[in-house]
Amino acid sequence: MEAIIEVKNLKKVYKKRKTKESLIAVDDISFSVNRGEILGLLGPNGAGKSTMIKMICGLLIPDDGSIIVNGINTQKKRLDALRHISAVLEGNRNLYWRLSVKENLEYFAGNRGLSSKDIAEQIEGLLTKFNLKDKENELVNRLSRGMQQKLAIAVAMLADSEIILLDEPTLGLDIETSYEVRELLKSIAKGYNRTIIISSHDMDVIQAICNRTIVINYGKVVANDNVENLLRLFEVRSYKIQLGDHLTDRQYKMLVEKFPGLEYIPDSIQSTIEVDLNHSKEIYDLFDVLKLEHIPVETIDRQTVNFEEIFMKIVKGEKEYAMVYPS
Ligand SMILES: Nc1ncnc2c1ncn2[C@@H]1O[C@H](COP(=O)(O)OP(=O)(O)OP(=O)(O)O)[C@@H](O)[C@H]1O
Repeated sequence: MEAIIEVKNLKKVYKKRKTKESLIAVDDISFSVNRGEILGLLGPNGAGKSTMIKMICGLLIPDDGSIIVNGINTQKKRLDALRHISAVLEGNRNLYWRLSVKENLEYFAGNRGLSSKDIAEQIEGLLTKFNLKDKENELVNRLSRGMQQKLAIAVAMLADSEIILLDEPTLGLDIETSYEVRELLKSIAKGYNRTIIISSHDMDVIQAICNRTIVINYGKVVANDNVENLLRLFEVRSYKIQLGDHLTDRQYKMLVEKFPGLEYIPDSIQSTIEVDLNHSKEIYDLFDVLKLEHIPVETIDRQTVNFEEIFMKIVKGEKEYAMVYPS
């Protein structure tokens, strides 16, 4: 598949003005994005997602590395490269706050030199799709955050660029609006054939929309794979085993030594072991140990691990993760 964005060995260091301390926000990150792909940048607060997005859309200059957009190096031919990108950043800086919803859409559509009939049609389509028709004459600064966010995305759609960057598109939205924005993004992703990069720390958003996810922590890529693979990788190997007896201290220590990360939850009626195993065959090794120690096993559940738990495990470095995509 053809890469539309290639990020190579990207680095950004912030220097604190007062203390002159340096902070490496993006630390030697490389990845590529294929045409038509919806890529999620997932990471906890401060991981470096916004910095990454701002460098791709030309708002920040990298300290090292390169970004190639459609074959054009953004550092060498900035404007040529940026023509292919629309970005919706935090604070919706792509909107005019003293213009109405419709005026914003008209202004940005007007920039593209379309006929007025085409512009009117496109704007009507977007107002309906984004459920903003009854607010078309409202000034942007009077809209709710959710409506501003929807308008900001609609404006990005109007620009007709092949690449759309969205920084935390559902941040601070109530559950209902967040769901609406998520569904909108899903339909845009399917129906408009754009390449989209979404930064978020909302696992639901990433899981619902993205083909592939790059997990960033402390400025470094810690996983790069599709959501299904990440889920599968963990799903088959997480077990919850109910025991018909309690473990002695010796047995507990021995099990933890053999199966690092094993958790023992003693209870007055039934005790439970929870364990993530690196190879599915290890479950038989565990059964052998329990049998030798005469610890009865009552039930075994293969756990369904949700994406949030996986994310936390990756970020905490509990799971080594082999990168599937070469950087
Ligand atoms: N202008 C700046 N000056 C100094 N440090 C900064 C600046 N912008 C970001 N940082 C720091 O760089 C690191 C990465 O920040 P960034 O905003 O890229 O992370 P993020 O993953 O987008 O997190 P969040 O979801 O909280 O926005 C953080 O430690 C942040 O405090």
